[in-house]
Amino acid sequence: MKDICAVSTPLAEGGISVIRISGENAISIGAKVFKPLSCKSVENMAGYTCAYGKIVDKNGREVDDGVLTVFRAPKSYTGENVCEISCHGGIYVTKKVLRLCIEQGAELAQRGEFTKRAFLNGKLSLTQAEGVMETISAQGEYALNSANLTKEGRLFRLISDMSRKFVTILGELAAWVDYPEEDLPEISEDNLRESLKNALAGLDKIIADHDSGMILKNGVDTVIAGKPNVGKSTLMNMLLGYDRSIVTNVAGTTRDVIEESAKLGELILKLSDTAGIHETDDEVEKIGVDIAKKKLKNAMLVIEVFDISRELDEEDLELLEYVKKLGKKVIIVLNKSDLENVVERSLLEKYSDYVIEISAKLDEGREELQKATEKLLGIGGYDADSTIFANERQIACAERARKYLAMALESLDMGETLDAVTVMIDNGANALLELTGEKATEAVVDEVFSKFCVGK
Ligand SMILES: Nc1nc2c(c(=O)[nH]1)N(C=O)[C@@H](CNc1ccc(C(=O)N[C@@H](CCC(=O)O)C(=O)O)cc1)CN2
Ligand SMILES: Nc1nc2c(ncn2[C@@H]2O[C@H](COP(=O)(O)OP(=O)(O)OP(=O)(O)O)[C@@H](O)[C@H]2O)c(=O)[nH]1
Ligand SMILES: [Mg+2]
Repeated sequence: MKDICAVSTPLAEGGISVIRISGENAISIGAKVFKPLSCKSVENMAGYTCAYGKIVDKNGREVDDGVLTVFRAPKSYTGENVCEISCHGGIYVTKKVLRLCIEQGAELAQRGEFTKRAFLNGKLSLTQAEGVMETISAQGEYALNSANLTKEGRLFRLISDMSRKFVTILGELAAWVDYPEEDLPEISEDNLRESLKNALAGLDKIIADHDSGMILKNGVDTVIAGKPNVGKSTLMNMLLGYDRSIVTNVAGTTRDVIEESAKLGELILKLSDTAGIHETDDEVEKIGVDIAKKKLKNAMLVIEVFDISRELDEEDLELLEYVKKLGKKVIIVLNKSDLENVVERSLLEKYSDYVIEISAKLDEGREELQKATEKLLGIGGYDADSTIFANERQIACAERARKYLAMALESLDMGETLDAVTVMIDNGANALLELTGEKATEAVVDEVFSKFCVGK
């Protein structure tokens, strides 16, 4: 396999940059561009050692001084010989060192090619490789924790155990279909049904955990919507803990969308404070209302705000209907609970199971809002150590497996032939094997690594 090289640190000015080379000749390529000060040859360096020295061009002219680290196959990230050169973190000098490596015979790596080689050399499973990716994109504690569970191989083991059971069953089914008269270990339908049920329950749990996990990991796109002057911006500020949005007693204060993330318990709400939605002739306000409606379409959660001291009017009802048609998760907030309540609650309760009273101005009702949100999103008793999928590819495989295994169970219950059941189980098991990468096509593998960055 050819030798590859890439800049593994971001191409931006920084303290140092790392240029990584992997392949059979990685160390001899390193030896050509790097001269240790101690004069000993890079070629003789042991694995996991480093040297300080000069980075030189073809003519022996110094380009920079730096540090070279040697990893000897199979003890490296890729499982191949690896050489890492760290130079000073300038953009030009980094590119120049990369060019020297290419001049000496290395080829520029494709996206994710180092990690792909680690996968092909059996250093990582496909899901573990995806865990590496998760680590890189993690933006918080939940995300990092989840990445570490994936990298450690928990998801791989879980799914792999499940698929192995089916592969065993498939073997037995095949033997039974081929030699029904022989005295083969009995596959009772009850056992089969039991195995299918167990696997389905297992998949159901991780698929259900996935949604909660993703919410905790990535946050929830949340729109604060309502008529002008009901206190949307005051609520935004209350949730943020500082004054971000302008608050006045003039209706139509907020015009553009104000976006900011706020923590509500363990939840990250990616909030959008929007212009008050109503009919208006004001050109600028109109645009704001259109943007607000667009935001609503993309939201996962909508906090609909009403003023408890004013009776609901036509515009309030129109908004309730509008959001209802979008089919979003809705929390109805009756704001200004410090004032006299003139709103008929039962009307609102038709639109959401979660109607709560708060006073955004006095910072009252935060706990109720948190409880309602957690319940609505189904993350109340979520265990942070649950295994969750790293990405859409994994969840799609799991859902496919669930579909086929459910069909297998159905066929069994309907008394169909074991042949038909076998086909379903086979499809289900294949989906699981694709998830772990044990039986993923080249196209699937390429797709996974194409999402990585160059140098990873
Ligand atoms: N400088 C540097 N830092 C880095 C990486 C790297 O490639 N280079 N990594 C890149 O992502 C991560 C670490 N990943 C690595 C994974 C395995 C091995 C390794 O040497 N594996 C041997 C372990 C043998 C042993 O048990 O001692 C092996 O698998 O055989 C090295 C780095 C993060 N930090
Ligand atoms: N009494 C009381 N007044 C509040 C409360 N929350 C907001 N207000 C007042 O209501 C008025 C409007 O508040 P905003 O937060 O600007 O309302 P908004 O919904 O963002 O209004 P627009 O941006 O115009 O759509 C201000 O005078 C606030 O001080 C509350 O809980 N109690
Ligand atoms: Mg506002």
